[in-house]
Amino acid sequence: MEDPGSDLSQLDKLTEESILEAVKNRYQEDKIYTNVGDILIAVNPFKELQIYDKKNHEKYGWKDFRTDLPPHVFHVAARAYGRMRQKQSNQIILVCGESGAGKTESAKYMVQHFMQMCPEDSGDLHDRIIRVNPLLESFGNAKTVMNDNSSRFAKFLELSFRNDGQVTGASIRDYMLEKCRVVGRNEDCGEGNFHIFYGMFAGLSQQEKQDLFLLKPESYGILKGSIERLKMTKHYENQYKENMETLKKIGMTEADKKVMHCMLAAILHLSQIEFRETEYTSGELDIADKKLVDHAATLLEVSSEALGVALISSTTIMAGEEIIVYKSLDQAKDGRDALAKHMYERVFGWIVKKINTNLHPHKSRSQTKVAEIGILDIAGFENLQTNSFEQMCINMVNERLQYFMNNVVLIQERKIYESEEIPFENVDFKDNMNIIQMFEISKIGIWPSLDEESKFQQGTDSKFVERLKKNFPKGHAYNPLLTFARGDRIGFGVKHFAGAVWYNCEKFLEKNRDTLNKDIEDVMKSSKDDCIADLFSVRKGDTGTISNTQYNIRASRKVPGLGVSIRAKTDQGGLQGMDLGRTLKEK
Ligand SMILES: Nc1ncnc2c1ncn2[C@@H]1O[C@H](COP(=O)(O)OP(=O)(O)OP(=O)(O)O)[C@@H](O)[C@H]1O
Repeated sequence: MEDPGSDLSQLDKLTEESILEAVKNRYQEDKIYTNVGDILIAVNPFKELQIYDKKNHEKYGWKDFRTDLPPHVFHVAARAYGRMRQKQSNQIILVCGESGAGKTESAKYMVQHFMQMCPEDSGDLHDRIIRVNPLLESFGNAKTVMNDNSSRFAKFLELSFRNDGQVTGASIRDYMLEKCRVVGRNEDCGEGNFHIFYGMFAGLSQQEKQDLFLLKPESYGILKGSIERLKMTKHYENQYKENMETLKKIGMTEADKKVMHCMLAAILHLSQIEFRETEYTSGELDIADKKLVDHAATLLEVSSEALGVALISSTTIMAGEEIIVYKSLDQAKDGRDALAKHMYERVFGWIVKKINTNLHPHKSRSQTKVAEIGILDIAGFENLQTNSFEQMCINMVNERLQYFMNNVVLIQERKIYESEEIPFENVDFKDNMNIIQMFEISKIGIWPSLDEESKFQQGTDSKFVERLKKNFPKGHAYNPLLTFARGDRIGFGVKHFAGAVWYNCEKFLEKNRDTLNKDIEDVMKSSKDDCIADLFSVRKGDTGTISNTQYNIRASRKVPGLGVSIRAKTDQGGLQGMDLGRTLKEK
């Protein structure tokens, strides 16, 4: 044994204190990895360790898999790869942990190790698979309080292998892109917008910026509060260059890239639009700076007039007649922000779709697919200063994952012991099924209640909370898992497995509905640019993004659905809550 004490399941006394003590002692010796049976605990070193070099790739091979080696993230990858090859069965690796724990880095190291274990690549597939990660990070990551490069989306990467162990392709399913970040984030704490916006300013030439009507980055409200990001020009310039190369490698044409830039620039212009009430006619709105609408419309190839009208008014049918209703100031701002968010989401989904089309495993008779290895990199449990709809979605997914872990690690293990009549000590654990049920239980659960309230035009966030109070009154089995405020606060608390979280329900209904005003959507669909019109015509798939759709105008394949208990709104108006536990067990 090269590293005694590296498996916590061998500890004499297994308590929270003894586990923490052991992990801490190892960490102080730069041993960031520790095993607990099949599970690897990784502690972020926040410094470069020389443990991911060629020597380590060779040491942690799959053929001569040695159980006595020190724990390592390569070891996890080697075990999955070896099992996949020997048993020809699908494997899955779950990467969980709080923000900044090192999930994405760990996932990247594992992908690198898979590529090292594969037979040599005659083309450039290995390179493309490794390259898409930084590309996705530019579009889906941002600086947060916890992490300068925080993933603001969850991803499930599936690698397909043929029988000689060569990788034949990959596909990515993205979930829960935090698109509200485009228009708002915690500016006081220096949080940033998605990296690509800074990349654009650093990487585009003066002429290109001029063609996109772009001014200095500081002029844009959505980049406010992240001045230090704007100063990182060299970093972002390099990142941008690399992104453009990768986009080319995954099949984005120059024309595609131009459309992408136009959409990103249009988001910047749109977000600057302010509304004011007209001086003479009460209730009517006007746009303060029409030039911004013109810029956005030119870039999106839509009518500036139609876009302006759709931003300040909406069409409704009354007694069979079409009438135009002016929006209130708040409605107009919400509509503007919704358009910016939807545009960003569609750009992101388009890129993921391009990646999937490009990395799609090509089958031929000599290249039969054997099995897949999946890596799920998903945000860990969150309890922030203010917790909103996004935190509730993330925490619910983590409840599911916890349930899955309980089930696999404890319940199934116990069954094996019982069937083999081996004596064992019963381990006490918190079964969190009741929390999951409280969210999902038909009609009265938190999700069904939110969906129900969202159906009504007159529905409000506070009515949703009232509905919950009514559904789970004192005496109800799930009532002890909830807390409600006495005062004016619109929210409720949930006692999650990992701790109590207070959810501020402001904008819950809006986020759950996730709709774009039809008039605005129609303007986007009318774009003279086929690609933009397509992006707004494509329906979202089962993960709630266009990256996973069967309605496929430009890209060419449907990615089969992974069931995840994630709120994924489809354009058909249905919300899908799927069962992660069930799907993972099938793997
Ligand atoms: N093994 C490692 N070696 C060196 N540095 C690391 C390692 N893992 C993580 N880091 C550092 O920590 C930072 C945060 O890691 P990472 O982005 O992987 O966290 P995360 O858990 O994915 O966070 P989030 O949930 O916010 O996306 C990285 O940018 C890197 O600087």
